[in-house]
Amino acid sequence: MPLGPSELILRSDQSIYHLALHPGDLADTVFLVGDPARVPLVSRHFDTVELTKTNREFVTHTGTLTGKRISVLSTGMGAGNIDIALNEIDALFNIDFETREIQKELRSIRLIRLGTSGGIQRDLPLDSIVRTDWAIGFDGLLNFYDQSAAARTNMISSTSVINAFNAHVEQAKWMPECYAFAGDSGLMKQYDDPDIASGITTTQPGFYAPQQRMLRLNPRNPNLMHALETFRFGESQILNMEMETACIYGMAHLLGHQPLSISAILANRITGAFSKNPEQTINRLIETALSKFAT
Ligand SMILES: O=P(O)(O)O[C@H]1O[C@H](CO)[C@@H](O)[C@H]1O
Ligand SMILES: O=c1cc[nH]c(=O)[nH]1
Repeated sequence: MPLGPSELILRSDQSIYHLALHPGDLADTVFLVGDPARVPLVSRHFDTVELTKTNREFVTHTGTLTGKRISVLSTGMGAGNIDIALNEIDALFNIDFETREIQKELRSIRLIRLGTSGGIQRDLPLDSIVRTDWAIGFDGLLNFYDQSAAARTNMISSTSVINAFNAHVEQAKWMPECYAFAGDSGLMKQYDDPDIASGITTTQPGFYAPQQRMLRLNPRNPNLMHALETFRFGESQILNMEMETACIYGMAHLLGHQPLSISAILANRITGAFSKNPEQTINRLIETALSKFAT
């Protein structure tokens, strides 16, 4: 059945509603960044740039690096933007915009987030780089999706992570139910590096109370950070918190894509310190990630 005009929304030039892109505009490796201003910081390393597009917070550059086609796209901040970005990126590959039908042969692409985050382990140095092996979502986005089709991916181990997590962190009834997804195993192997720490990342539905920050308002659960800091799953611990990774992992798995998230640690939420040179750290994150793509 063709998708109706208010499900698959196309603009007058037949590009997709929010990203303003056409099928074919994205490479099958897309680096995802939160900040639109980070897009040119990534694409300045490309050998060629064939496409630049901006709509709202969604900025896209596509080109080549060492002969391989590559895209970088900004998602903006938070779960709501990831819902839009991931559904629309998938549509560009897996929906026929003319017939409005889902393609018979589905494509699976690589989605690699390059983000910033706050460390939640005292001994995790500022300006370090973290690979997310497991992401735990506090944002609730994935709870709106039917996850029965994801049983083939990693739901069994997701269940054991989330059971262990729920046993450790008391889930107040006003909080959305937490969920967990792993990074893609092939990409995790590719990004194995002694200079990249690896562990669990939590994705929060905001920057202030959801990350236990206080300006004029107090968080409702003052013990959350300590509970997260002390959680262990086998050898793994929660290293950092930010606002998109679990949504990207969850949506990518449900849609059959391959996700990975790598973050720069700009804040240490236990010591209260903040990076003295965030720009330099973000550039190092970008260069590290692109060098792994290029080889
Ligand atoms: O630097 P980006 O990729 O935006 O990521 C982090 O920074 C933003 C908050 O400052 C949130 O989006 C958070 O996830
Ligand atoms: O502490 C931080 C730093 C960057 N991004 C976040 O979401 N939290």
